[in-house]
Amino acid sequence: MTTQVFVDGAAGTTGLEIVTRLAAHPEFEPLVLDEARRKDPEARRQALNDTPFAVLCLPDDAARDAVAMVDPESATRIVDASSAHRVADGWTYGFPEIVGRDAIASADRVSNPGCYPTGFLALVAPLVRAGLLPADWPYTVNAVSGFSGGGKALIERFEAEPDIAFRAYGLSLDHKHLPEMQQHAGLEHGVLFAPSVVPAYRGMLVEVPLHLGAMATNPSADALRDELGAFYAGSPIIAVRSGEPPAELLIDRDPEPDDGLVLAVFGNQGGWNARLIAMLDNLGKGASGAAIQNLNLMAGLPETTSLQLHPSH
Ligand SMILES: NC(=O)C1=CN([C@@H]2O[C@H](COP(=O)(O)OP(=O)(O)OC[C@H]3O[C@@H](n4cnc5c(N)ncnc54)[C@H](OP(=O)(O)O)[C@@H]3O)[C@@H](O)[C@H]2O)C=CC1
Ligand SMILES: CC(=O)N[C@@H](CCC(=O)OP(=O)(O)O)C(=O)O
Repeated sequence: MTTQVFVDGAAGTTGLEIVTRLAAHPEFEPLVLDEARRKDPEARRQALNDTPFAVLCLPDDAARDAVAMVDPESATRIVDASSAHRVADGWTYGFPEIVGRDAIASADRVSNPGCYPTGFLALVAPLVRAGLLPADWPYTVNAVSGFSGGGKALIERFEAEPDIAFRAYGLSLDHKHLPEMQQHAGLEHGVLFAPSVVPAYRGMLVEVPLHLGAMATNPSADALRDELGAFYAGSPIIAVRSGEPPAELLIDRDPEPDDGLVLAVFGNQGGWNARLIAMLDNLGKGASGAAIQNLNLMAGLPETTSLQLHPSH
């Protein structure tokens, strides 16, 4: 007997990838409304209340509306892929490696992290928690994403405007990811976030450049890497890179889906500077893979079931 998971927003970029993973899942079965009913409030209300699990792959307002449609006595457990509930009371932040797998397993309302915050928090949260990086530091995040990170609208735009080679945005410095980065890393100040998009379908590099020598904690790059390695030891999903730095890090134009996350710490010889870099698929650990990981934990299953993990992880 398989367990049904209602995918609300299944025709969208994240929704489609979740349906693919659920269709290959031995324990879950995706429930999808047909084209005529996928935005019909009554059809959605019924599916949201009568299905053991629901994943919301919707814009923020539609996700809030969906949650409001769930009767208080309904047993439906929700994973929300939107940014509507990432710092909201009553919701568990769906980053198992950081909040703890037990917290996800017992939660009824789980909010998936944003794709950029997944990279940032994977790098910074364990190091702040360990006291190696200061909580009161003014952190900067430079990030590059594939265009599927902006959903159907940005995919259509990049397909219609092939001349765009690079797009910097977030220039009003009020990106919706700022609150979750600050709160879940335990920081005193908001981060300075500089996101951008390149003409690749998926994939992202999220970088935190650090002036280690100016910090009171004055950690070495090796100490940061060792701490991350210990923190994620045994994770089948998150890997910490070791060895000599490569000459370059590349984002392919159209890579395979990948639910893993690779972290790297590069430091200079004098020990003053470091570059912390996370590499992930915005639609994998950045969205759909994280949703499946959370569903697995909520259902008491191995967290990697039906994840699309490549040999390097
Ligand atoms: N893309 C990514 O890399 C990531 C996305 N997310 C988040 O996941 C959510 C979905 O994003 P994404 O898949 O990229 O976006 P898309 O725009 O690709 O998909 C959203 C889907 O929701 C549908 N929809 C909108 N309003 C309603 C409604 N009222 N009822 C039912 N369906 C509705 C849309 O319909 P229609 O097809 O008609 O437009 C569309 O199919 C967003 O909150 C996004 O921020 C999170 C992490 C990463
Ligand atoms: C390239 C691009 O546009 N990316 C999206 C973030 C994608 C993501 O993390 O999803 P959430 O919006 O649910 O947080 C943005 O910057 O708004």
